[in-house]
Amino acid sequence: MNAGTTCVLALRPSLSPSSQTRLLRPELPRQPSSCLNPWFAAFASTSSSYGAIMLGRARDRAKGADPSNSATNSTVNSATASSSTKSDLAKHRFLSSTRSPFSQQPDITSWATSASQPRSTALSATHAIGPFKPRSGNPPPLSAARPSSIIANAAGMSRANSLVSICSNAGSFEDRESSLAKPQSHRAAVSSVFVSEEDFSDDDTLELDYECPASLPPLPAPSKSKLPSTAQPSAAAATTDPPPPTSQISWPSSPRHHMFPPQKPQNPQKPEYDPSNHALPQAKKRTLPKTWAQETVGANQNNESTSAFRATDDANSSTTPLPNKRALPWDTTQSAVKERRKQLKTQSKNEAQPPQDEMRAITDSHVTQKTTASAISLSSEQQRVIDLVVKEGQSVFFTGPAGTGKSVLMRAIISELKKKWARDPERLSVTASTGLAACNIGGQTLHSFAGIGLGKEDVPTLVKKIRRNAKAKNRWLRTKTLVIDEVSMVDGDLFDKLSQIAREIRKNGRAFGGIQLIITGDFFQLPPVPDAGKKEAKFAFDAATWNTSIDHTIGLTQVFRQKDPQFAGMLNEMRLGKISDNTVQTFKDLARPLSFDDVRLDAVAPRPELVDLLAELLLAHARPDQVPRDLVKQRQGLRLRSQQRGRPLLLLDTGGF
Ligand SMILES: Nc1ncnc2c1ncn2[C@@H]1O[C@H](COP(=O)(O)OP(=O)(O)OP(=O)(O)O)[C@@H](O)[C@H]1O
Repeated sequence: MNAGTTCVLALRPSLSPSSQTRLLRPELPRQPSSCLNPWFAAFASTSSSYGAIMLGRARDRAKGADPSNSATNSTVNSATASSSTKSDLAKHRFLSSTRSPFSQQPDITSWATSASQPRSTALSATHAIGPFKPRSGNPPPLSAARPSSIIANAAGMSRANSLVSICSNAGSFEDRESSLAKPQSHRAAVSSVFVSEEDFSDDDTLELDYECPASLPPLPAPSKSKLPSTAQPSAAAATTDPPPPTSQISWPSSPRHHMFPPQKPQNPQKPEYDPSNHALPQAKKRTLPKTWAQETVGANQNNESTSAFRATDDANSSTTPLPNKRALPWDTTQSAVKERRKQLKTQSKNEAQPPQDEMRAITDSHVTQKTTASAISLSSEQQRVIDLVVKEGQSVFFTGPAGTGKSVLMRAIISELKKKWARDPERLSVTASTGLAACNIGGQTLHSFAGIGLGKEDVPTLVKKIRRNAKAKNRWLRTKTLVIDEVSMVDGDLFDKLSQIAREIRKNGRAFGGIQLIITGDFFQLPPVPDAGKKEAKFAFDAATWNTSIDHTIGLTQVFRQKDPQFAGMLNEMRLGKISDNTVQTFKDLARPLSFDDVRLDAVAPRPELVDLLAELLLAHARPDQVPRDLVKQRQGLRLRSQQRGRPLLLLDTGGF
């Protein structure tokens, strides 16, 4: 941009942007000098030398304060200064390293004093606005600084004041030397920017001599990581000086904030949050297996969505691979034979072992049938036990003689507790000392529940063993109520171990780690099996933690199995080992002579081989007339095994007692 264009724009601050753009265009037609603003003409005719002087002042301000300003001011006050004085002044004005074009152009005075010439007037008018700007150091009085013609032109003052700030900009004259150093270029510049107000009367019919591009060139895609925040453009515009309004903007112009370099975030490690940069990744589309997709789509979706779904499915190709081709019967390759063997093995395994759920259902039905078939109404003492266990959550041990309904009561308790923990069945664990007793109530052995194997190790070892077993550990952690049936066969030491294990696994110092215990059994019945080398076993009630583990001990007294109370009493005395004389006499009165003709011997043995052994023994030691005829028949097919000889056999005389 040259100085001439700057001057023109400064004189017409109210021009529309389109007009300003046109002012910058050197090919615009120039108007006659008669159209010149009279304010310009009056000022130019009066102080033609002001242009050179104030141009130098403006440059001086751009270069910095100059002590020769005082001399300059004095020169300005003399509007009719001689040319020699102006030459000296010019020398003073451009003492800096930058050579003034006027110092090299002695005829600047004559050039400037041709005020009648419209071109120079325009330039002089531009320079003449310099005196209206008060100097920062020593503002001269307006009356002394201005020529009378300027003072008289009051209408132009306000306009000039607004222009001072623009012309006083140090950068406004930076390129003056390059443009004015050559007189020809200077004249061309002046002529190119000489316009009058009437130049813009035809703005509406103006035809621009450029062609609007069909499409804008694509803007460079801004890097996402360097995108400023939404508030940045405005902040940048407020803090950074925008380019001079008279700067020529290339077409097509970019947005304003594109003229500034992109501002980097404060902390490059933590860029400002931009939602556009943190958009969630597109969710991966889930697809069903092909067979599922076909069924689902065929049933529920229309044809259009079906094709789309299948297309997606095929594209993703995340289907399950098809099974291997089935081996044909005549395929005798090694792999085919191996495959057939595998299939047969799997088939036979499935047939031999019923599913776990099926087994559980059979057991449960067995237990339910036992409970419901008899249509038993619990006695008051039995109901009391149920209330303590189910409603109050107490740890209970209930016992009683044979036939008092311990097993019946236990099944009723389990049924109620299953209802209580219906939403979390793992809270209830049903166990028994033996497998047979456990099957009777639909549970598992106590050892199996605890995950301790035989449970012969010490407690720390058993705890480690349990912690390695996730299922066993989970059982200990999840169980809230533990049922133990047939407790008479539980070893006392084992009971203490279990209590300590529960405290450590559950990290609860209470007995059994706070687990509610429901224990039943009759200690007058089968005792625990003693360890090898020990003569006697330790009962559970002898355990150190027994009393602290049990809140209530209840003895059932009502016998339901025997209807004869005398016979029930006799059995109870035998249970306690304190048989009265009357009981002994009553048993003796039942004695009668036995007739072998009425005797039918049965062998109770777990294996048929033992029945054969029984028959062999009978044939060997019994009288021939006492040997059953059936055994004689069986003897012919006996295949006795030597290893089974001498084993104890139990002979029952079903015809007696
Ligand atoms: N409340 C009851 N009302 C009627 N009959 C009952 C009741 N409780 C138990 N019985 C019956 O008493 C019999 C014996 O019951 P159960 O087997 O439960 O006694 P038990 O104490 O477990 O005997 P054992 O100690 O010998 O195992 C069963 O035939 C059962 O039906």
